[in-house]
Amino acid sequence: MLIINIKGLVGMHPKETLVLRGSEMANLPILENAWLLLENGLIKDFGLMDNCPSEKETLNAEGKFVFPSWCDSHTHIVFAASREEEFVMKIAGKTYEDIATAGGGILNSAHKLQKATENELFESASLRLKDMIRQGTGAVEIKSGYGLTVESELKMLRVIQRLKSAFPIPIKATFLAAHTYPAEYKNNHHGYINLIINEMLPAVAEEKLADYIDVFCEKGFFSVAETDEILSAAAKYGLKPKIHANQLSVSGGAQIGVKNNAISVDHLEETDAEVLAILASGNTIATLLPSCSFYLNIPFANARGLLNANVAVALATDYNPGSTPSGNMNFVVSLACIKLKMLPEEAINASTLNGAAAMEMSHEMGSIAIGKKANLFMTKAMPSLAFLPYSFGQSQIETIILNGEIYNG
Ligand SMILES: N=CN[C@@H](CCC(=O)O)C(=O)O
Ligand SMILES: [Zn+2]
Repeated sequence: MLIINIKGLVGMHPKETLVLRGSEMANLPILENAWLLLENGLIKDFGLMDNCPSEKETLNAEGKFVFPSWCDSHTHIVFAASREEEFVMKIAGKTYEDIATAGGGILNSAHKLQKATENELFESASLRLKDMIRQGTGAVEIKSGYGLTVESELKMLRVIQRLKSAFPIPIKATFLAAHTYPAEYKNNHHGYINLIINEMLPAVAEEKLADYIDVFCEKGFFSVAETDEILSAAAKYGLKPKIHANQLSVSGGAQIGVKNNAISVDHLEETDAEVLAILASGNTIATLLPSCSFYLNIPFANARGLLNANVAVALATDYNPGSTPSGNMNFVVSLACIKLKMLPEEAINASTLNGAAAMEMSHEMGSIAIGKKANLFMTKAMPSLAFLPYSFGQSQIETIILNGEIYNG
């Protein structure tokens, strides 16, 4: 496929650029009045319209922009039921912690998921994933964590494996049994940690069901020491951490993530100078989830502080039934600009190349470079790049291209 007359070809970073840190994130290379050639599912070449090859089936992008697909590196899209009853409780004044303490929250989702079949979970997650793809997402990470028993955690991870085979986008699976303590282990944390370490992890590794390990390191959930113990055990199976850290408090999660060479520490709504410094000192990516802050009415992450400290920042949706019932990366990009004060260029880099890096996929996804996977979207006609985040809540996406072909799913 040849795409011609592209108003702006967005994100042509050199192929060897695999992640962007701090001030580098404001640099988003754009080629104006360009063509793009796709072959065998990959980006074959691109250039200025002055020397456009005249071949192949052609798509005219006059007035339109072509972006690399969004890379959504943090989701929980395998779940059995929505939780709008909690949404109403929140409107009436209950907090996320109040609801969790009353047996709602993650435990509510776990009870429902334990009763659902693998097929039911696959079907409902497929619908969510199709919606996300239509909204421009071309690579995704999906977590377990609503199973909380050996059987149900494996069931969730097997659903993610089925999604990997059924969908034309790269998917990474993360094992998150340490999402909360099941009620029967409320006063026996070590009993549950032993179950994770001695029964779940070996089974997950045996069936090769996960790419990463995750722990919700937070007051009232998993302590720093408990997180460390689980991450160390998972390392023996080659599972690298991508953890939930500092969502509700300065939990020590960022530090324990960096200590365990986490690919990313995610959330970071609560940070202090020490957190910024520790993230600046290593290669762990700070993944921010502004639609979670928006939905829960909790603070927005200090993106400017992280960028000023030269940290690599990624953006993701956190799509889940409790804290972010939305998988729309376009809204995340708008929120990042409006609430995190990120420039459109920074927010787009954070949602493409750095999102890919937060899934260790940036050698094949996240920018326009020869040889990368041709997962892209073409916008409607837009006056400028900034129009995309500016026109929040409205889709500017016209055509989805996956593996070099128009996606109509
Ligand atoms: N914080 C932990 N996990 C999810 C929410 C899970 C839920 O409420 O179901 C999150 O990332 O926000
Ligand atoms: Zn999450």
